[in-house]
Amino acid sequence: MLRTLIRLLPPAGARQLTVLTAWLTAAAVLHGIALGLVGVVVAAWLDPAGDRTPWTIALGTAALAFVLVQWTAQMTAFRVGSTTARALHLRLGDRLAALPLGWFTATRQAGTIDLATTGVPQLMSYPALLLRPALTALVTPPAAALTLALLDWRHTLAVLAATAVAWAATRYAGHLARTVDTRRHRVTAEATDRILEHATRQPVIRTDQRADDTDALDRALEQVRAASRHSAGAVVPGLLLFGLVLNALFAALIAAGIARVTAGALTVPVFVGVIVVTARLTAIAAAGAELAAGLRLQQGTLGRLATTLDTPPLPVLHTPDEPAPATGELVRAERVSFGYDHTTVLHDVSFTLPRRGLTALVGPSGSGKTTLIRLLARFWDPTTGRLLLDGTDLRALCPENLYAHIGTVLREDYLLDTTIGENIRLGRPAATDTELAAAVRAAGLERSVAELPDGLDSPAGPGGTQLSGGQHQRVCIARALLKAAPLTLMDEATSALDPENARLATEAAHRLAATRSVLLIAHNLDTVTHADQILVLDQGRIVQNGTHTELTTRDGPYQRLIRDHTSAPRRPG
Ligand SMILES: Nc1ncnc2c1ncn2[C@@H]1O[C@H](COP(=O)(O)OP(=O)(O)OP(=O)(O)O)[C@@H](O)[C@H]1O
Repeated sequence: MLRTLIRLLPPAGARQLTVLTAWLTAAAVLHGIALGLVGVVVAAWLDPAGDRTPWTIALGTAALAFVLVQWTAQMTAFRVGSTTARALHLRLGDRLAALPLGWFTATRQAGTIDLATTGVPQLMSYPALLLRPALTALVTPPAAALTLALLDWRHTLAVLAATAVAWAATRYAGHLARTVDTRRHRVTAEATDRILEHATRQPVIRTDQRADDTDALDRALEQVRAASRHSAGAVVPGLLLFGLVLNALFAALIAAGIARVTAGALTVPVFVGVIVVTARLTAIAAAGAELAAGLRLQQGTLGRLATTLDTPPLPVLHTPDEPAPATGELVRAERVSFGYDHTTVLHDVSFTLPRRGLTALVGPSGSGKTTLIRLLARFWDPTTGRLLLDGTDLRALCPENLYAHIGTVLREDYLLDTTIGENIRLGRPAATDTELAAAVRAAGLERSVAELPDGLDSPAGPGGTQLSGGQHQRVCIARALLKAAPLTLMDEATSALDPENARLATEAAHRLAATRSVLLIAHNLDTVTHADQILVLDQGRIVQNGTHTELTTRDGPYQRLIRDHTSAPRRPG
């Protein structure tokens, strides 16, 4: 665990933790020496011919050194505990910022929240509180046993052998508990999926009266309860086994000592001295075993943290200089293919987007429109082919540079738990109040904002939960309008709320397209008639490309889409 933690920390943090480990190890060694000397001193005082003074002075010196080193180590430990948690939080934050957007599934988001809010703060206690007793349990017994060689080397060998057996018993108990723990984490993760699914699909479950979903959730929760019971139970045999082994070893050491005293091979003072120390070592080892449960929990947390921190970020490529793109061309897709798992959903997709103008992406459901737009926002990278922005491969742009060039109004757009105004300002933090007001007006948000008691200073709530669906979308549109990025990606599905919002989304897209490039997923084909370019996607391939007038005069998929669209029943409104 210590090795993993040192590996995950930045160099300065790793150095601090290594220094702390050295201090704590030194304290544990001094603890062992002082304990061993207690035995020597006891024997010296019981033996009328014993060398009392020098051993007592040696014990006093070792005890004083132990107290000083332990004090320094513990003070360092508290400091390292808090800097470790802070360093891990920062590393987690950095890695989250670099991970592919496609990594953030609902389950991973829940796991990450748990790690950031509970897991990492708990890890603080590892260097601050747990490392000291763990090292004491590991290092103090052999150090004490070696010091006891001053009295009797045979007993030293016996205590060392006993320590090795006790250590093996702890490892075995830990292995038993870890196996059960792994299963508990797996079923907990599965249950989290069910809970999230159950919570997000409540409207469907209630209206369709889907008893299956509730049953699946109940089953998952029951599995978690069973696994937790099993996990708690799994600690017990380990502890019992360890206690048994420890007491048996202690009894064996006493028996061997008595036998040797009876045989005249050991004096009574030495016997008392070594047994006093051995009894104390047994208590230290028992405390170490109790600690193992706490360490196990932290090991699980650290494992999950390591998995996240070891997830490779989207690579930033170093590409040779490319010839400047054709004037007027902002985006070029070159034979892009992409698949989720092993199913290819985009095949050899090629197109260009102008620097200025509205491009509509249309096609049947499941044809790959959202996937294509997500590739442009670099949720993932294409499996083959490439996407160029202003002549540069997206993979060669660092995330800050990429997202400075891209604005979005997508399904996954999130509003922060701050004011409406601040959420819009995220589009361009340096925008003036006049520019902000213009974006609010253009997004059709003016009236809604005026009706709120605090206007733009009204809270949006976590994820925008204090806003209606329409208001949420208008805030996202205002944010994109204010950002006015060279490329704006819009999913009209966000406006499938009511005709008024659909109209607003289209108007906003057209307004931006007057000076910038906009790629709009259009579900309502009425909105694409004035697009500068229409890309028709079918089963992951661009099958047609042109303006509405050009495409309606050709027999083909677009005509069929228009036919299906006009014959479909309209939503009221
Ligand atoms: N995260 C994902 N994991 C696995 N498969 C996915 C994922 N997202 C989409 N797909 C699959 O990829 C294909 C294309 O989906 P996509 O959402 O890109 O289509 P779309 O044209 O946007 O559909 P719609 O118009 O219904 O939103 C579909 O077969 C879909 O099931």
